[in-house]
Amino acid sequence: MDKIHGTLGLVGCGQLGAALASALLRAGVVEPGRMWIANRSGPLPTLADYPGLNWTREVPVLVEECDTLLLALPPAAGRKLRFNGAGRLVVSVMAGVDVEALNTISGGARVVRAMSSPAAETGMAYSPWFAGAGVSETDRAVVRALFSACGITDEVPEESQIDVFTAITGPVPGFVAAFAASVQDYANGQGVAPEVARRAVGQLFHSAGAMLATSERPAADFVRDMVDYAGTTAAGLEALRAAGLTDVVAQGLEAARRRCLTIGTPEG
Ligand SMILES: NC(=O)C1=CN([C@@H]2O[C@H](COP(=O)(O)OP(=O)(O)OC[C@H]3O[C@@H](n4cnc5c(N)ncnc54)[C@H](OP(=O)(O)O)[C@@H]3O)[C@@H](O)[C@H]2O)C=CC1
Ligand SMILES: O=C(O)[C@@H]1CCC=N1
Repeated sequence: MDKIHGTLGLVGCGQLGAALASALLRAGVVEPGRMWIANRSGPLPTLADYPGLNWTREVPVLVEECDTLLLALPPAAGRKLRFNGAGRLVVSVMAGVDVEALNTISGGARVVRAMSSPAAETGMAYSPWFAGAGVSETDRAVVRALFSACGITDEVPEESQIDVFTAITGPVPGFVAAFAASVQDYANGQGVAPEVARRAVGQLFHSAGAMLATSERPAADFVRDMVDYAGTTAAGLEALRAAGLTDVVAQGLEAARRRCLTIGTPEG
């Protein structure tokens, strides 16, 4: 795992920030003594295994000490932040806070707008990122090192794709949990005990996720295989297609993507 050799400052250490911090420290991407975390409530017990970690309640202190800043605040708090980030790399995982807003927040920094997820905790996040103007190849290597410790990462060519991935891969278990709940509800409706349904559906998504994550094949190929097999599953898949599953899923994801366009603005 590539290390970063400068100092790293994380602003916000909640659901996502704490997962990122755990991933980065556990992977040794940054030495604890070269990492700062700023929040308002002080050190997290879950990071007590890293005594060298620096904590502050003052964002300006962190900005002064750190070459690279990682912003993991709620959009409503993050968009109000202001600091002189000249000469620094600022990476944000805040939903809906765009590059233009990041430039305003960080006054002269080189900015990267990214997305990740709490699955970073187990190294299973998907972290896309978009580089703003002036981001160097050295900066890109830092961003790749950070997000490679959290899972899979890609630089995307258009900033608008960060909104798409905020909708799709930001929430974990996210929309997949909604589908899993529907499957559990169906099982319960068929007389299966809730705890049994929970275990069974958890194993289903665990196994299906592993298959999809380790295959080069698109998910549609797996669907076609089952339809071509013409067994019991084919009947169910045909019923889902006829009921408009694809359109329903697209409607949900589009609603989340469109919320990205407002959540980071002053109107929120
Ligand atoms: N949760 C998720 O699944 C995902 C979240 N995100 C994005 O990550 C960002 C953080 O979300 P999430 O971790 O869920 O939020 P949380 O509410 O769980 O955590 C927010 C963190 O920010 C700190 N904080 C809040 N206000 C300030 C402030 N003014 N100054 C310093 N620290 C502050 C909080 O700690 P304290 O109160 O101690 O200051 C806390 O550590 C958001 O922009 C969100 O869109 C992206 C993908 C997934
Ligand atoms: O739901 C949210 O706002 C955050 C951002 C993406 C996932 N969770």
